[in-house]
Amino acid sequence: MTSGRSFSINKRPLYIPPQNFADYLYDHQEYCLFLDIDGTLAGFTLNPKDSTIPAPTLKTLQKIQIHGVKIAAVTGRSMEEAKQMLSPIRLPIAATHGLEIGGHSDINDNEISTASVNTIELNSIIQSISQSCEFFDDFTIENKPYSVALHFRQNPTLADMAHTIMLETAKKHPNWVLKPGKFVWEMTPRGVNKGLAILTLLKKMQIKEDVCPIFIGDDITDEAGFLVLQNGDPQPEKSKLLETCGFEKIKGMGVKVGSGPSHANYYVNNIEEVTILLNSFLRFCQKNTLTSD
Ligand SMILES: O=P(O)(O)OC[C@H]1O[C@H](O[C@H]2O[C@H](CO)[C@@H](O)[C@H](O)[C@H]2O)[C@H](O)[C@@H](O)[C@@H]1O
Repeated sequence: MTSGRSFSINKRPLYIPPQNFADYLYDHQEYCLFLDIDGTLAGFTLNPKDSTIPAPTLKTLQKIQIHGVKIAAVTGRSMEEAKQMLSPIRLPIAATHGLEIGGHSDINDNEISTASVNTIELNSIIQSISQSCEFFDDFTIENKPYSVALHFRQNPTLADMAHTIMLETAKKHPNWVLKPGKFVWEMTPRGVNKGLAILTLLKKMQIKEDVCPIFIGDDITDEAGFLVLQNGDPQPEKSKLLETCGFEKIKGMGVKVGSGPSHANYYVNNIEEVTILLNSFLRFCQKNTLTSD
């Protein structure tokens, strides 16, 4: 069985025992959290519409927020779906891999910014993919306002077919790129990634440079986020990105969900361990602030 993705990262992160996460943090350091949704906060389902974030996880995030820690979601989901999944918490969100930035709280709710997307071209891409999938019952096409995803989780043997369909479509649209994911291929306009999305959020949320951002994510698209936040990872475009967003340097921490190769410095095994890690982080916040929950 294959998820249809190739992976060429050689680095292996270090396992971080989630119940001891607080031991890896410094008492006098301020932190903020950037969280991926699917595969990190929400478990996988066959149909993307069935995914939810467990209520206890949302409660933990709410408690962390009460301690003054800034939290944002960085996701491939559309803004509308991300908001629904996170409800009742109100968070700044970088949705559709950063194409939509907004959400709640530190960012004005009416101020959702979207990159300029050629929706006529998007419709023609959707049409072409739909036609190619006509004779396959097991594909799920997810139409988002600014991108389109072809899911094959229902039938993983369709991995190569999904790739071929998306590749053929992408060839006709040079301003669009293919993003691999878990049992999914997605087409987005060129130039969006979670690294840039996180930097944009850091700026919009007015997070100071001495705050340490922690990013937790599970998928290939999250690698751009790890690269941007961590110290010492060579990335040709990184300094340009930092400059564009007005940052000199960032010293963050990347935590990958899953034990595979990753640019993240640390990993935990699964979503359950993310919950344990978040609770350890909450205890750290409780110890280091006077606010009780
Ligand atoms: O950046 P994320 O928050 O991790 O979002 C990435 C994609 O997640 C969703 O797809 C994934 O979850 C589905 C529901 O469990 C699953 O069926 C699919 O196989 C996964 O790839 C979402 O549907 C996509 O739009 C996101 O881009």
